[in-house]
Amino acid sequence: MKPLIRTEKVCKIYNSRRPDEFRALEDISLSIDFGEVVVLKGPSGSGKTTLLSLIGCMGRPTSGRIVVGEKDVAKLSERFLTRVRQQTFGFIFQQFNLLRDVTVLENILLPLYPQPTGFAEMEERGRTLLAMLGMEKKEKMKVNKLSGGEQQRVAIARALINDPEIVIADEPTAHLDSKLSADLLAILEDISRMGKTILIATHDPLVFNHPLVLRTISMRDGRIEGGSDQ
Ligand SMILES: Nc1ncnc2c1ncn2[C@@H]1O[C@H](COP(=O)(O)OP(=O)(O)OP(=O)(O)O)[C@@H](O)[C@H]1O
Repeated sequence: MKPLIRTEKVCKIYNSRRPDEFRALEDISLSIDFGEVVVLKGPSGSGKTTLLSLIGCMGRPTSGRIVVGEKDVAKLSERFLTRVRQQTFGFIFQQFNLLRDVTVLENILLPLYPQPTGFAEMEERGRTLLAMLGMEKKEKMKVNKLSGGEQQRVAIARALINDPEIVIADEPTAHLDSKLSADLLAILEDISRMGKTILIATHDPLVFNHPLVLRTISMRDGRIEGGSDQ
């Protein structure tokens, strides 16, 4: 079976041909299969977020190929890149990136706009996810009234609302104590059981030593340690 994600000799240069030019990724070649849970680890600045953002169609490589499913996403127009991002990926960020003055349910539905799906159906999907995360009683609360752990669950529900094939979590435990980190890992296990492919960037041993994680890729100075990871 073909891998779900393939990168071939991906390079990313920020501020190309300027005095502050910076080579953030060099020759990254890796492949990730359907349903894998993969951790990218490495020191701060090693390129983990940059690589996740390119795979997640939030930017384009300077050179190299990134294939997601059958699509060479580095070649897509901006419009199609956005569409692939919205349809294929769910993102969990370390800062939850929630809108604090709107309700839990409204936050969760945001990635669905603008889409032709009916509003009632969208709400139903949101409520199902909230129930899965034990948050069904909080749907009408404003996010700024929630605890950190509850906000995290809202962020996770938002990441899953479009039923993405791939979930990307960038330093998901960075601002959490060990109890909330363990809760997050239990939720990631559930997400993995749902058949999703999960990519996590982290420095946190709690994450990369967790039994859920069967594969760790180490990065340093924009490269995969030990060369490509094919
Ligand atoms: N938009 C940008 N312009 C210029 N340089 C950037 C930009 N984004 C990232 N960089 C640089 O690229 C390098 C890799 O950054 P990246 O965020 O990918 O690392 P990271 O491994 O995720 O780090 P951390 O663990 O601290 O989040 C860093 O040196 C960073 O300063």
